[in-house]
Amino acid sequence: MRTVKVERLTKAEFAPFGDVIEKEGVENFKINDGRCTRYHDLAHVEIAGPQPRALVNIFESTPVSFPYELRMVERHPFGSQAFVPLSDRPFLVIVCEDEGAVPVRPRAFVTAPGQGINFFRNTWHGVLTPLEAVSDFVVVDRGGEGNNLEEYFFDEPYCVVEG
Ligand SMILES: NC(=O)N[C@@H](O)C(=O)O
Ligand code: NI
Repeated sequence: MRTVKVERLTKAEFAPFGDVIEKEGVENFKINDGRCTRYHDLAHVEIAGPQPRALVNIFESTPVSFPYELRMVERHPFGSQAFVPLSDRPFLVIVCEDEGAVPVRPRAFVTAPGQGINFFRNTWHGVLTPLEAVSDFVVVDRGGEGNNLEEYFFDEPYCVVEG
């Protein structure tokens, strides 16, 4: 079986696929009489297609463990999708390059505590995969008319392994 070794998530490595949502290295400024620091504009939220609406959701997901069998990826042609953890547990983030509407060369990242991500619109990705325990995430994505989900099942699954 083809293996994919996990990598540490960094803005630079994830840049072709989406945003890393974190406080480090971003524009921030004081608001509310100086009581609050706003970490500003952290992700490119995109909504498109017929009657688009931005959705704010909570996903409560059971975890996965390594070795993780990657059988399929998906993408959302009409919108981005952000996963922001409500715990400090890491989670697994899987993305693929696109080669003529076929996902290729999967990459697997493990987040640092508190890091979130935002997949750009139409980025091939694995579904939400927490690690260690059942975990809640705020998920910001696109609602509206039309089909916003395209799935691809690999002929041969990949095996995602720790570094
Ligand atoms: N289906 C759904 O709402 N979630 C997926 O898009 C996912 O990436 O987890
Ligand atoms: Ni998705």
